[in-house]
Amino acid sequence: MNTHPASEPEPSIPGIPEYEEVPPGHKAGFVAIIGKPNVGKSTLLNAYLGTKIAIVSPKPQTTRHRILGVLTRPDAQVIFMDTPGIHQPFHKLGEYMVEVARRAIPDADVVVFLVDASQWPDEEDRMIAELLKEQAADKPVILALNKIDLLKSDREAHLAAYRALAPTPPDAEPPFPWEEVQISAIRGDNLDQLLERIIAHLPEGPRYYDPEMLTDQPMQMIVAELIREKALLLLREEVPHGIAVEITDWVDRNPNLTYIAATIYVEKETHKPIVIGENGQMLKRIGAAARQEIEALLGHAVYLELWVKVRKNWRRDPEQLRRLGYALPRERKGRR
Ligand SMILES: Nc1nc2c(ncn2[C@@H]2O[C@H](COP(=O)(O)OP(=O)(O)OP(=O)(O)O)[C@@H](O)[C@H]2O)c(=O)[nH]1
Repeated sequence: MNTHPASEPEPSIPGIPEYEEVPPGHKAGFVAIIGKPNVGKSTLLNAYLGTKIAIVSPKPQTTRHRILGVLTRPDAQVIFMDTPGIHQPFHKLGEYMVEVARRAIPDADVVVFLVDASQWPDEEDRMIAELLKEQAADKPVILALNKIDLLKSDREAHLAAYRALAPTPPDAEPPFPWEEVQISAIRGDNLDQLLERIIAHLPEGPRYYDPEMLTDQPMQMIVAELIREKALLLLREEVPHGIAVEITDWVDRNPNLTYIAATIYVEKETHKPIVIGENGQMLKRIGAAARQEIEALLGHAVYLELWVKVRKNWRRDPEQLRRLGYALPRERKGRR
């Protein structure tokens, strides 16, 4: 910590970060946002950070990686871990996504179990509730009932159905049911209340990250995800989930213009003409929509070139998954 006047800087010790001074009682910690696909995890994260770092789409299983979003306030630093929706894995990519979410729980100080309260709880919600009862038994869990803007006459019945997923006293361990907050991530309802509840559970301590840092995602990853988001939004049927995007070239031509080339991979030959569209119209629409957001993100003009290639069944092939960045760091024990 540097408390000396600016003219006489204290020498820093190599390898030891210099923390900025934080007020007494400052809180800092990690929050896992856990929920099945499409409940609004990315929408919630983006709402808290005031910017778009996680892509959102009406199609389930949009988020594939774990994304850290850092919210810094004078009194607290909240590090959100947005995870891919937990679901029954149908293929290798699904297994990867479930594993990412499962690994987020031990790292968390607080778990937010996000549900779509406008729907009835289903098998996937029950599966997650069981996972939390087992793996988050020693942690505070907040049940965040999202999409309350869509709830109408049967509101109470819906909420009660989700409350029933929580461990209930007197047999439950720990002996308290989960806290609950009703929110609308899209409208912003009760998001302040949820945040205060989260912060109340965080341990006291200094910041983990520079206050300027918003996410651990490299810019190229965010850009690739934005392109994938536009493809998800514009394409139909079975094509979108078989899509991966790789940035193949990135050149800052001058301070006001960046050239970006990206390849959209599809799983089947027959999907390629669908992504390209008649006279290249679909690819143009994907490119135009993505470019607009990338320019807003980078704050200057972008020349975006998109290519489409086939990588047969890449979601089932561990080698292809690794090449496209969907690989977990190896766990220490077990196989070499
Ligand atoms: N009406 C309403 N829609 C919402 C709300 N929150 C999110 N949505 C919508 O729900 C859909 C899914 O949102 P996402 O944020 O992508 O959901 P996710 O849980 O991150 O999804 P995965 O990445 O598939 O795990 C999008 O169409 C959002 O606009 C809400 O509070 N109310």
